[in-house]
Amino acid sequence: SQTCSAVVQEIAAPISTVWSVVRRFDNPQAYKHFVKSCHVVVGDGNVGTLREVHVISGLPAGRSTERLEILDDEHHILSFSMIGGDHRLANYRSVTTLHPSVADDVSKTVVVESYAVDTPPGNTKEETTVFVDTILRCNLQSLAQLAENLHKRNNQSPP
Ligand SMILES: O=C(Cc1cc(C2CC2)c(-n2cc(CNC(=O)c3cnc4ccccc4n3)nn2)c(C2CC2)c1)NC1(C(=O)O)CCCCC1
Repeated sequence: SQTCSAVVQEIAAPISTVWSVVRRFDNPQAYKHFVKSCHVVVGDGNVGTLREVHVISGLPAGRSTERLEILDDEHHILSFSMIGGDHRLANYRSVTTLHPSVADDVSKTVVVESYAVDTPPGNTKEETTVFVDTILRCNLQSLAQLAENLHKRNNQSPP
């Protein structure tokens, strides 16, 4: 059976700034700090591109091969699926969407990352949700920091 859930994060930066980071399928380590390295093994960054991700976790495992399924620059949608690797997240697939939000005339972005994954044998749906949601929350909090810093830099008056 599958476990599915979604994590939401508000970012105080324009959608274009956040999207410029999220859309880089070849560079997840820009904000995913559990990722030690990422190499594109097939493709040019568009749909069908395959990447090989190695994670820093102490576990001997922690490698995955991932396929870019959707990259929509107009609607700010990115989706990828796991097609291999040594981990226990069989058939993991996620969809990340960005939504513009304006508060007091300040442009903000709401990121929604949803996923579905096979519940690993020996774990409950609840444990699996806690495991994946926790990593996604870390990733999206670090994405917020990076995007907000980039936005500040973009808006500095030249010295
Ligand atoms: O951010 C990352 C990087 C990333 C990628 C990987 C694996 C290579 C795929 C890992 N990992 C996973 C494992 C081995 N444990 C499992 O498999 C696993 C699966 N069910 C579980 C269910 C309950 C309890 C423990 C579980 N334990 N060893 N390392 C990590 C963990 C935090 C160190 C982070 N990955 C995601 C992304 O958005 O890119 C977000 C999270 C989901 C996958 C996609």
